[in-house]
Amino acid sequence: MLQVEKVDLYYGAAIALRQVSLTAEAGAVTCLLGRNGVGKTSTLRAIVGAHPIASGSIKWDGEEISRLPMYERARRGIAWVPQGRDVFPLLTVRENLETGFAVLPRGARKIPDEIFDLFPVLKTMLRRRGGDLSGGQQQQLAIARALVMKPRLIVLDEPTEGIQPSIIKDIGRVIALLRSRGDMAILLVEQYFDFAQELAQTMVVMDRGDIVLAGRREDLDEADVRRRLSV
Ligand SMILES: Nc1ncnc2c1ncn2[C@@H]1O[C@H](COP(=O)(O)OP(=O)(O)OP(=O)(O)O)[C@@H](O)[C@H]1O
Repeated sequence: MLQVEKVDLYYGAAIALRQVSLTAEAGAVTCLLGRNGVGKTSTLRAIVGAHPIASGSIKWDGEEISRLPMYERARRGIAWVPQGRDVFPLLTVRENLETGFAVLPRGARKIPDEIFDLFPVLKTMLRRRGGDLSGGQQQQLAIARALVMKPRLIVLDEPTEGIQPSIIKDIGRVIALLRSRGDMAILLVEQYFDFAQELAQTMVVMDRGDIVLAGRREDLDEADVRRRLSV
């Protein structure tokens, strides 16, 4: 279980997160929602170790991880699928997947067959360069690369952004399948409410660096959540 408590984060003198608290449990999708620029990506950066926090606590399975470097968090099973995907354009699809091996013991460095069950399109493209894939295929590759690490927490930053509806459906199916296995915590940042609503057990809504609403999906007033997302 992930427990974020009262986290403050700054960029220089500018505060981006104030007293942000949230939890994410195995077997559930926790969805972080909010308009542009409210601090969703900053929250994920704090969790994965891409940006230091000024105060507060981040615990993973009871261990304080907020001072650990990013690779140590990755070794503890925390995988990040960043916004914009960050696929390596000149590496092949296979090589992109193999970058996920870095945190695994030598004997475990194999791409699980399951990856290609989840994303069949990647199997036919193993020799293609990452940069030659469509946006939707790159997003699938970015998720697959994170899964190669065998994570227990996967953090996804707007996986539907700029992606065609058929691939959004495929990605939704994969997230639902990962959730149903019960052993992985999934933290999803979304702007697209309907996608979030279909998948999430818990919703957390941010505004200007603060958490303004949080709860189980069925306990939240949908109109209230939507209002806080509309521009
Ligand atoms: N590297 C940075 N340096 C300075 N300010 C930043 C930096 N990254 C983000 N910010 C600022 O911090 C605030 C929160 O940004 P953040 O990217 O976390 O928001 P977001 O909710 O993820 O938005 P989006 O949906 O656009 O990604 C914004 O005001 C943004 O301008």
